[in-house]
Amino acid sequence: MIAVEKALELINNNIKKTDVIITIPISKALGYVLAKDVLSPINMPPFRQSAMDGYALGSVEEKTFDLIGEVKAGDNTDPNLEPGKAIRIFTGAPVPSRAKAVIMQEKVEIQNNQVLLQETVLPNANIRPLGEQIKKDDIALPEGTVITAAGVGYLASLGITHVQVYQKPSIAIIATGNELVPPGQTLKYGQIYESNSIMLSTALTDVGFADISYFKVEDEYDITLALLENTITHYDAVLISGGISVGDYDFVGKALRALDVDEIFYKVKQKPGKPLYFAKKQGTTIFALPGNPASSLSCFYIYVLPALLKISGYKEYHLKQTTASSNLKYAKKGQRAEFLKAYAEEDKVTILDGQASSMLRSFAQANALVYLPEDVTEINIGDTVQVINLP
Ligand SMILES: Nc1nc2c(c(=O)[nH]1)N[C@H]1C(S)=C(S)[C@@H](COP(=O)(O)OP(=O)(O)OC[C@H]3O[C@@H](n4cnc5c(N)ncnc54)[C@H](O)[C@@H]3O)O[C@H]1N2
Ligand code: MOO
Repeated sequence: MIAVEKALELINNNIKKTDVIITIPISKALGYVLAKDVLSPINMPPFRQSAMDGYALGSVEEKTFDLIGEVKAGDNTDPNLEPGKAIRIFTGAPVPSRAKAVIMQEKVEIQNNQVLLQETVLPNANIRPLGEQIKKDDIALPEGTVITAAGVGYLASLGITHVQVYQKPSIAIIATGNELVPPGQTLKYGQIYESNSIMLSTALTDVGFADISYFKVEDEYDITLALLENTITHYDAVLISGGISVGDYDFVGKALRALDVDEIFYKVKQKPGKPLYFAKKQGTTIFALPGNPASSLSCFYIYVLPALLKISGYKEYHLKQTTASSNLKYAKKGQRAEFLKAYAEEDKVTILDGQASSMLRSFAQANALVYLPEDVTEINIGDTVQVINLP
């Protein structure tokens, strides 16, 4: 059994960014990481732009201007604006090349087709210069940028339709267990609803993984072996839930060993999630997560998600951590490090009731996990604890 820190280190050492680069439309790019610098194909703004509704002025020395015309957004004209002349202009319209400034309409009076200024105006006031935001051929976004909604909008504003990104892994989720039935059916004695696959896939889609396939397998060695062989061959990542402990019907470990995967670790000194298993086979990353639902999800957030984000090109792939002061006392029962479902508010954190690894009730109301390393045996009210924020 290895320590949490060692497990994290082994995953980090054995997971690298994909070298597969794909081109995708920006409408599908949310959550992907840019694999190349994106250069701006245009100056933005592409022309001198008015930042206000008002008047473009041919000079800034006078206070009275003859009004000689109008330019609105989208107009393709460049009126000759001499000193002492003004034109009506609107936000987003191209500013005549000879204009020295734009003044807001609230700051002028119009009398007899003349624009009368109440105050002087500074040169270039209210004019967005050509290329103010970005110049043509400059780096608009560097390699390694995670694409957000703002990023998609920014790329669209530069006229970019497609980007080169790191491919995200295709993921197989396998739920093991004879007792599992899909929600919606009536439970027979001994059965429970299968909740891990929808939970894990929801956590994956939440952060932009889309290529996810689901499999359900009974506790039988031969079919477990066949399904694992098939999924390890066809997917970049295989996440198995359950069947990884030591019971007579836990066949996942045995099947993985028979498939000659490269086992990197099995069992971490932590609660929940002790029987976590991590292996690789050729390019495929394999995690066997303990079947207990809270163990599965804890292991997912602490180990699996960072690994999948790293493969996808993320430079920061662990959940954000902070510290907070505990509102409650808590005493550990065993020696293992613990990840406790908790609710963090500002600089305080409350460890929730119901920490058993079979329970999701507290997890469903948690926004954080409190991490108690192996050497911490208890915490008292007011003690500073490590807090891992959940997405
Ligand atoms: N003799 C020992 N027994 C156990 C040990 C041990 O060290 N020695 N470890 C315990 C710990 S800790 C954990 S965690 C579990 C992990 O067991 P498995 O990964 O083999 O998981 P299963 O036995 O298949 O299931 C455990 C539990 O979770 C329920 N489950 C499983 N899959 C799902 C699913 N998809 N949706 C909802 N619930 C699921 C299953 O019904 C069981 O109740 O082993 C302990 N035992
Ligand atoms: O390792 Mo288990 O998740 O404690 O029940």
